[in-house]
Amino acid sequence: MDNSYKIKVQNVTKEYDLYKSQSEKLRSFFSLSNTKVPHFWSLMGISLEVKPGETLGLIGVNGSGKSTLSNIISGIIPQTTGIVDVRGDTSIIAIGAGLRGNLTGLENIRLKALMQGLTNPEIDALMDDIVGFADIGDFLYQPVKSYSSGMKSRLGFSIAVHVNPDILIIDEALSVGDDTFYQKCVDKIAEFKDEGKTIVFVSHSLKQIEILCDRVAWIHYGTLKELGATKDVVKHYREFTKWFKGQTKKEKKHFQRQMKENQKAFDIDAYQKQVTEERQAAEPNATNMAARVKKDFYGSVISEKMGWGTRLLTIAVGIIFVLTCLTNISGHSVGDVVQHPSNLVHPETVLHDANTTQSVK
Ligand SMILES: Nc1ncnc2c1ncn2[C@@H]1O[C@H](COP(=O)(O)OP(=O)(O)OP(=O)(O)O)[C@@H](O)[C@H]1O
Repeated sequence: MDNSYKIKVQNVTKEYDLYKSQSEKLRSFFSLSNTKVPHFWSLMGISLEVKPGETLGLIGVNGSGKSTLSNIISGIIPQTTGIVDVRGDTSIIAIGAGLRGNLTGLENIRLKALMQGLTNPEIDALMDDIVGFADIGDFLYQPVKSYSSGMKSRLGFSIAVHVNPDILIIDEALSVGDDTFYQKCVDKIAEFKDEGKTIVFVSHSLKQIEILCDRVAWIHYGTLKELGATKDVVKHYREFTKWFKGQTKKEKKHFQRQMKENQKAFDIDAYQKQVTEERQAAEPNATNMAARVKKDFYGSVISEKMGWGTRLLTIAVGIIFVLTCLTNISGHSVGDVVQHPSNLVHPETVLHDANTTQSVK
């Protein structure tokens, strides 16, 4: 196996349908016409690798796609296209993600640890350490939905680092804690780095990024703007934010609108064609390049969109299910219900018909 990377993402995109409401989503599922729902491409083709033992920082302005990327790497959400290869004996946790609001802190600890593959005796042995590190007092016995964001972060971070993951994904977890907790987390991350673990660190704090990261990826409105040594990328990002702050309010708005429009107008087929051409140019003698690129784009993803065949099948199965339930409840045959659906609504009619039939006999 190629051990040169721990995480590889290649040509990764993420598309969202921008439904205005749940009912619009439902209507579009049943609609026979191809209703035009606006699309938004949160990621427009990201390729990068994280080496074993490396700490990679993800930076970028609000809404640039950092969390989308870290959630895809964590396996929390699927990519729309591309390869995501996370290697080795991995146990990945995105801080704060996956805490269940209705469960208490203690219950969440057990649940997340079980989901990471730990046994109950192993969890019992770790419990004091996890509770001690989180240091949230009696809130441990309260449902997580009553926690402040700082408390959620404390609990999430504490569980994450104690289940001993090989790869740790930290998404903005340190920005909400107080100074004491922040220092504890930084020390813990440093310990992880010393142990040679791989870390993906998402943060708006360039200071934290400078302290902790070996390399940095600058995600810019769905694209990878720059990937390189922390010093260089942070310098360029600071130049960009300085430039942006220097713009007038109107110019800022125009710039942001333009960027979002680009993300709505992104053409996945054109991108696939461009990748095919680039790879063909790099390997002029390679055959079947279009098919190979297509496989790389779609071979490892499960389509989130239902084709018409699947939709019709789902609707048919739904109807059969409802009919079966109704016939079971009413005691009539499926044929009866299909021919006289009103029998279900007016059971007395059924009784009358049955009596009539009996008396005729
Ligand atoms: N479920 C969703 N449906 C539609 N759009 C979404 C969804 N989730 C995220 N987005 C959009 O994708 C883009 C990227 O969001 P993401 O949260 O990844 O950005 P970010 O860089 O982590 O931002 P921040 O720094 O503010 O946390 C944003 O424009 C966001 O509005």
